[in-house]
Amino acid sequence: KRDDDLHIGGIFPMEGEGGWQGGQACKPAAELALADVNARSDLLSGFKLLLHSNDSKCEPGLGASVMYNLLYNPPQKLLLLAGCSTVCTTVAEAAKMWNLMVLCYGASSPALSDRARFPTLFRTHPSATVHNPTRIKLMQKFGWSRIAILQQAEEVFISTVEDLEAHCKKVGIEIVTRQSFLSDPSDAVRNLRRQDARVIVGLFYVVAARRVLCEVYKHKLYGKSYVWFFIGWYEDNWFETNLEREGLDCTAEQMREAAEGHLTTEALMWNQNANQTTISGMTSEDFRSRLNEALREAGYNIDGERFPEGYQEAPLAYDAVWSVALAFNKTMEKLEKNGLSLKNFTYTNKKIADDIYEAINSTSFLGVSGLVAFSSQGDRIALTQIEQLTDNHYVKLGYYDTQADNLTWLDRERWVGGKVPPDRTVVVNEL
Ligand SMILES: CC1(C)CO[C@@H](CC(=O)O)CN1
Repeated sequence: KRDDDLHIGGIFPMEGEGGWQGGQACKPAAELALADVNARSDLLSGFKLLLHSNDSKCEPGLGASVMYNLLYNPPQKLLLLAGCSTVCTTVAEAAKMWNLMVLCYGASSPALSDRARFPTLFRTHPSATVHNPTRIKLMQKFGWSRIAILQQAEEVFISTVEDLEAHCKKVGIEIVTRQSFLSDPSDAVRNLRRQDARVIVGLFYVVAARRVLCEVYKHKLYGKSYVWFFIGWYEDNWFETNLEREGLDCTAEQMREAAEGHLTTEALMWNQNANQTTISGMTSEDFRSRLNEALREAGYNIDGERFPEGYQEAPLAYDAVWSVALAFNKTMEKLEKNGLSLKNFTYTNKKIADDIYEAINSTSFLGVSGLVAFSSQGDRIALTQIEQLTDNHYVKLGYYDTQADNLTWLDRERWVGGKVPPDRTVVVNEL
């Protein structure tokens, strides 16, 4: 057994019923990164980084047992990679007891931005709250100061709405009504009409989004007098698929009509400048073709039925491994000054854990997912992208850099009525 190996645990959601099976593309991406960092002679001074992976099925209980198996079976692990908000919550809450850092590549829940509960958590996946400054920026750009919120009663959306409400209060945007539903949105949508809501932020998973859109069609809450903000990470034709299977009594044509013109916000996960060389020497497009090759070898195919879940997030897993390698490299350099190395780490060694924490906390490099850096809460700092559905296609409208408060706008927006819809009924006084 070579003793110059450094070991980390990897918890990937591969197969399961609920949640996100993003490990399908994220595990191959992490393994690509392992090969790349281990091929670098200038990293980890001769040590090899080894990843010990297991499937969590995106279930917190299974994720916890996978974590215990990784910790109680040799070799000793230095850090844990994990995906899925529910699994990261469980793993990150426990890992501090073993002085282990946890790096989450697939967790969007705002609840994870809590250093008190998760003192050793970092995530290359941005929190769902990253959309909110972008939504506010757009409302200010188009003069909307009276909005409504429609949300599914899920933890991630509840905490995202709380963050959005705080932002709105700060900038004087009035929330006329906040409607939530468990699975049937019909009452909630009817109440939106009753409150004369015109600019509506919708927060729900994609199946619920189709139900909302069909209700929106029935209540005519769309067209030139309405603006909808939807989440941007649904599949491109989400509004016209699975209609029969999900028992929707709207036709594809009706869904398209109701969807026309809506805006979406999403966090950028692939470096936008496709030919910009990143720390690995690859551009994000080079990464895409290597990932596609690795996925084909793993039995998936990109242009077909066996499309892997987590493809969108794969750069986050790739960059998570680079974050670990660079942080370990920095820590090794520091430890070597005292004649120590990461091989001296034990689950009770808080001193070395603090060194690793400091190294990850000061991460800053250009990865295939863009600039990789973390906030003081361990959250990924990310750009967001704004799109609009026009003639059944998503058109890029612009990008927003929250840190710099810089909106890059492409002036491609189009409004059904030919002008920006007002956020309230406009009374025209007869002269
Ligand atoms: C953008 C999305 C789909 C949000 O959920 C993440 C999974 C989770 O938060 O559990 C994966 N990425």
